[in-house]
Amino acid sequence: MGQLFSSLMRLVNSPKHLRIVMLGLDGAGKTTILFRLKLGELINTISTIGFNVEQVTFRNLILTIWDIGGQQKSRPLWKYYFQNTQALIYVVDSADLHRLDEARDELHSVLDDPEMIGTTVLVYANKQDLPTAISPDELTRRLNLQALKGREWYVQSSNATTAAGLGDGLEWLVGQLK
Ligand SMILES: Nc1nc2c(ncn2[C@@H]2O[C@H](COP(=O)(O)OP(=O)(O)OP(=O)(O)O)[C@@H](O)[C@H]2O)c(=O)[nH]1
Ligand SMILES: [Mg+2]
Repeated sequence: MGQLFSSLMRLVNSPKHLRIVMLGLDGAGKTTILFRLKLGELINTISTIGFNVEQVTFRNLILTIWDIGGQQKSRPLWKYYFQNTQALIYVVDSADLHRLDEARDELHSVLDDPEMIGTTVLVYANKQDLPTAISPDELTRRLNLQALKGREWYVQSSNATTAAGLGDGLEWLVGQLK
């Protein structure tokens, strides 16, 4: 009986697992964010060919975060990671003004995929430290997020090199998914 009770308690207390896919154009800062969250350190990155995957513990949840390479030639592969995804983290270089339309189009095409219906979306308006970076409000307009229906979304300003904003973004996300 005691053993059954302690097994049950272990089950009740065992952390919940969430599967999260992180996408965005090449150079947006995805891999920098992943390792900031995992290691708490700034790492030198090279553009990701394929993916990185790490488990990050946050607020008693285990987040399995898939960071998929964002180069144009990699984007047709994004859809193979969509199944059973509870949330999308979409990372944008807020200072790369010439590629905001491309970032918007790629985001909407991901969210149009049937596997992504209803998926919660956290957008990191990253690289806020750069002088030409646009604000989260401006990015909301440029990404046409108001057009999204039937899902929760939020734009969090961030600077992955210092980690500013990364925890706040995750806080919002897990608040939606708990
Ligand atoms: N100034 C600044 N640089 C950043 C920030 N976040 C990332 N970077 C830099 O941007 C460059 C690209 O970052 P990555 O994390 O490799 O970008 P990625 O999104 O993984 O790119 P792909 O793997 O090609 O899809 C690196 O030199 C990072 O150090 C930020 O918030 N501010
Ligand atoms: Mg990368």
